[in-house]
Amino acid sequence: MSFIVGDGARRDGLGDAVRAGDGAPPQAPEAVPGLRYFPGWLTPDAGETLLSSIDAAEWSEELRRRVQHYGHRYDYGRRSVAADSRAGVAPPLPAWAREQAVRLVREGILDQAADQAIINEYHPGQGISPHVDCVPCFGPVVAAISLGSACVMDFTDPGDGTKVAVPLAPGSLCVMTGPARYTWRHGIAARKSDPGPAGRVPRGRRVSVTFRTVVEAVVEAVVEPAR
Ligand SMILES: O=C(O)CCC(=O)C(=O)O
Ligand SMILES: [Fe+2]
Repeated sequence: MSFIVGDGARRDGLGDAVRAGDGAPPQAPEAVPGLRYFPGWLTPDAGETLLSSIDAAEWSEELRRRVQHYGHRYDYGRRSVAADSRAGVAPPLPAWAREQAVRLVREGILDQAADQAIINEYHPGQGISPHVDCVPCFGPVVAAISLGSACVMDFTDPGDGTKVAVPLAPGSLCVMTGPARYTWRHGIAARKSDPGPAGRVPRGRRVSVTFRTVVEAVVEAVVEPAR
């Protein structure tokens, strides 16, 4: 697997990037081993409240899509997690995110509370390159809440090339474990509509909130000012 440095379109995932998905018809999440899907994890009202809290915070424009990092900053170029969680590097998880982290443990989805969260914003036409979330950086479970618009996430088994297109509804929780976490790639094609059971489904603005546990964080070198 290669990581293409200098190609901005591909320097956006949390691991190794490959080609974008091709719009296969939607399938059930069970077709991807280790993928768990919980529709209605949040009520529409709870989703709206969460989105307002997210939009009240500062977005980073470092990628083509806007992101927010909490707990630890993920460095997309180096593919590493910064050990330092001082303000300015990454703010601590906000109260709403801590509440979700506690609920994920209470409901048996994560064994320990997530200490890192990345929020992604996608406008129609934006996506995320197919990737495996950084293996040394993060623990065995990655959980993502979808807010705003629905979208289709494409999963690919690099072993035999199987592709599965999984629709993610607003308010749902998508949990990657086992092969879905460690072997299969996931990505969102940069397009304005997705294939649905009855034709194309136009996308609106979607925001995802992704929770992880940090396994290996890198202490970044402190550069002394020149005397
Ligand atoms: O937007 C999503 O649901 C997933 C984003 C993602 O794959 C990631 O942040 O690693
Ligand atoms: Fe990911």
